[in-house]
Amino acid sequence: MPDNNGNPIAIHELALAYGNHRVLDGLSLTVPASSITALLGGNGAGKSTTLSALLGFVRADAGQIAVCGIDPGTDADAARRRIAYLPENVALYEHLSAVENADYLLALADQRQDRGTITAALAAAGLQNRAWDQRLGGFSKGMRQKVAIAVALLREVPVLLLDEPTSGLDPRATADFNALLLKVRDRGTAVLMVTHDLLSAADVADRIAFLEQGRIVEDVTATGSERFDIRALHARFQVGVGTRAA
Ligand SMILES: Nc1ncnc2c1ncn2[C@@H]1O[C@H](COP(=O)(O)OP(=O)(O)OP(=O)(O)O)[C@@H](O)[C@H]1O
Repeated sequence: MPDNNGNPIAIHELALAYGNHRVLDGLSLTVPASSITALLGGNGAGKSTTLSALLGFVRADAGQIAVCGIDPGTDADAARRRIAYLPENVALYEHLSAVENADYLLALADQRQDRGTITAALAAAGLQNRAWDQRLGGFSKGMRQKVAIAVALLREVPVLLLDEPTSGLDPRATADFNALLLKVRDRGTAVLMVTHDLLSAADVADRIAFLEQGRIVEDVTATGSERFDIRALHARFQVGVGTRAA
């Protein structure tokens, strides 16, 4: 079993290639419980691939990767049971209502809850009562994110993976989403968020890691009440984007 030092997400010297294209090359990253790490990097830097490796969709060529001590490369099902994953375009069922979506997705995860618990989670996620029994067909992206995060809340898993969660959300919906994310973190969840949204990352993350040429090249932590220096981060991010290999 990989050594994770108690960290729900532990990646050490990971290498991964698609054919001859080396995407991850010595990637090391840990995400402790009750914390949010934002993973930034240029297009093609390997951010989504990192999430795919944690979910066991792709296997590493070298290095170690662990979700709550489980190697997703050898036991993807066990790793996935500990993960809630929000892809960039949340896959929900258009013809089902918000409550029905939650009910169905929880049943698939073998974690059924009663209606009262589901509606309480939808309310906690900020979805208005009148939307609970409406079909998703007419929902905005922000409303869909709320349904998805409610399901993540209900699953009570130790790890939450997010791929570009705020892309396409307006500032108000982004602020709501970030507030919700802090609630999830404060319940003890380890959150890894892939994003291009530096402002949102700086608002919500405890740590911002920059991925470049397949490895973390810089890792900035917010200390105490000190938040991040957006200008410095922005300058750093521009340099990273300008020098990427992919
Ligand atoms: N299934 C695959 N087969 C082959 N190459 C792939 C596959 N998935 C991703 N890649 C390539 O691996 C590299 C990293 O892709 P990845 O999606 O992880 O980057 P990313 O950092 O998430 O980028 P973006 O910010 O554009 O979403 C890219 O060059 C991409 O084309």
